[in-house]
Amino acid sequence: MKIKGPAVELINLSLQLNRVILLEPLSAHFKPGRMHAITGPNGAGKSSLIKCLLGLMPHSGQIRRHWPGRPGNIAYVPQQTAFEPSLPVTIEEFMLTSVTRWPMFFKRKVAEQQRISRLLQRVGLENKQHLRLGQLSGGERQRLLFAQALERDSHLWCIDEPMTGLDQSGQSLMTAEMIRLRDQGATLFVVHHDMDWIKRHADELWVIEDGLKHHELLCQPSRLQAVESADIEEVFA
Ligand SMILES: Nc1ncnc2c1ncn2[C@@H]1O[C@H](COP(=O)(O)OP(=O)(O)OP(=O)(O)O)[C@@H](O)[C@H]1O
Repeated sequence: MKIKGPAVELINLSLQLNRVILLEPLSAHFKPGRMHAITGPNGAGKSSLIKCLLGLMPHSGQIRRHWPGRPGNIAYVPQQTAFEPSLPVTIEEFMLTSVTRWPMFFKRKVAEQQRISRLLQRVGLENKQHLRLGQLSGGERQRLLFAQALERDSHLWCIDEPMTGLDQSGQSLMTAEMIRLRDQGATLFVVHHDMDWIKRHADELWVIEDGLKHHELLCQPSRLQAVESADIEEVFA
């Protein structure tokens, strides 16, 4: 397997907003090409950690990303987002804003429409493209945000509670997509509360509670071997 995602290093990362401590200082080294599950109690700072990794929150300490070559794209699937219900934008138009830089009222190219259809198919929204954003259910919103993130061929993924509101088929689809991304060499951070899911699918478990409390290697020996034998030295070149 060729590793495409970065290793991520945290050095005394901490976060304080309005005198509230959101993250106690933590240091960690996240290996590349793995699915890192982040768990911990409500309010422990998991989403805040993800936002720091993305550069969306000011923090103390350092975050270093070691890419295997030129830095690639970064995908973010946020925790449940509500769309303004009166917004006159359909799923297809929303996706169009990702696949083209042209204004929405320009004529769509067939290739763009096909690309959008393929992405929506991957998350099971192929028959919903004419629905307005405000008409979507919670699970459909979650699927749409994932489809939008898939568009950029990213190799670093930050996914915050991806299963919220998803039915069984949605959960299977998302799980398959995350495993596919990991197997193609991406580095994934997945905030999740479901320990059964984490033990079945994640490679490493990180528990956050008053700082980094616990770390455990989970991946199966065969997979671990595949990851270890990959060209990791390239990552730090
Ligand atoms: N802008 C802010 N100002 C002050 N406190 C904040 C701010 N944003 C978040 N917090 C607080 O920081 C703490 C960590 O929030 P965060 O959303 O990172 O937790 P979490 O571990 O993701 O929780 P959950 O499992 O409930 O999603 C919470 O107590 C929250 O209330």
